[in-house]
Amino acid sequence: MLRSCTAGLRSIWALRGRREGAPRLSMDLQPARRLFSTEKVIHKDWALPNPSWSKDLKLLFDQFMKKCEDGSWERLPSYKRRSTQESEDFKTYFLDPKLVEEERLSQAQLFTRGFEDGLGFEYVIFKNNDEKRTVCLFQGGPYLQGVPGLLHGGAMATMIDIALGSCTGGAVMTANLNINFKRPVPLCSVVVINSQLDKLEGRKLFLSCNVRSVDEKTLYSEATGLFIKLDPEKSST
Ligand SMILES: CCCCCCCCCCCCCCCC(=O)SCCNC(=O)CCNC(=O)[C@H](O)C(C)(C)COP(=O)(O)OP(=O)(O)OC[C@H]1O[C@@H](n2cnc3c(N)ncnc32)[C@H](O)[C@@H]1OP(=O)(O)O
Repeated sequence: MLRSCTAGLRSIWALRGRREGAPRLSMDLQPARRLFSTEKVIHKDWALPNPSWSKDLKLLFDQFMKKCEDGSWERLPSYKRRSTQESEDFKTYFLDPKLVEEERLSQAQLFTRGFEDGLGFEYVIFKNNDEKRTVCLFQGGPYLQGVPGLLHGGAMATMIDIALGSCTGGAVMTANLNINFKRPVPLCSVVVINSQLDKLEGRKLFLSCNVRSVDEKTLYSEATGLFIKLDPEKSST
């Protein structure tokens, strides 16, 4: 397993620079102002295939894109940064202006999208609005290792949180997340996270998901989550 992952890592590094428009690591370390002037980086949709995607991931992606054709499913785009307006709206809920350095905040980005292609979180989420469920296709790269050769449980928890959150829509926060890790996930493998909204009670959204192998034979994890719709009248800080 380790050998195949090392090979994967080598090929990922070999692919660096070959992908048109792929941001270089050094670019991510540039001052925020320069990043924000780089339109391509802000508006780039990361939930699309890149050369690091395995055959399994590409195959599943194509299958779900087909399901999108009749409008029953949609692919959710994914950006590193929220729009200025969204960030401003969200700040009003949480951020005490005295505690925030604007310069720092302008560098903020979704941490799952902060890795170079293939090294961290490669994922795409498809949503079925009528059925109130999502399917997240996730390939965890070599920088997400926990126990040697295996995906870190925290990385899995992150993806579960995002997958469950994608079933909610709107401004919500995770209040509770319960995960049963049943089998370890091999690093660099692809898993499928099926999430659904089970119950809506006032501002409380109860969700659940399972994480399975591509062939559906292995159940890696099961989880439930409670998300709370934010109340604009309340500040959480
Ligand atoms: C507009 C812009 C949009 C932008 C859109 C961006 C989206 C970008 C997506 C990226 C995807 C990243 C996804 C990352 C998701 C996180 O990582 S979130 C970060 C981790 N979570 C947190 O830090 C949350 C910290 N907790 C809190 O801030 C507050 O507790 C909450 C969750 C906002 C709730 O506070 P509140 O609004 O004051 O609600 P509160 O009155 O306490 O509770 C409401 C109800 O929920 C119940 N409840 C609350 N907590 C719990 C709990 N833990 N267990 C059981 N019941 C609970 C209460 O008992 C109450 O029940 P009822 O009495 O109504 O029956």
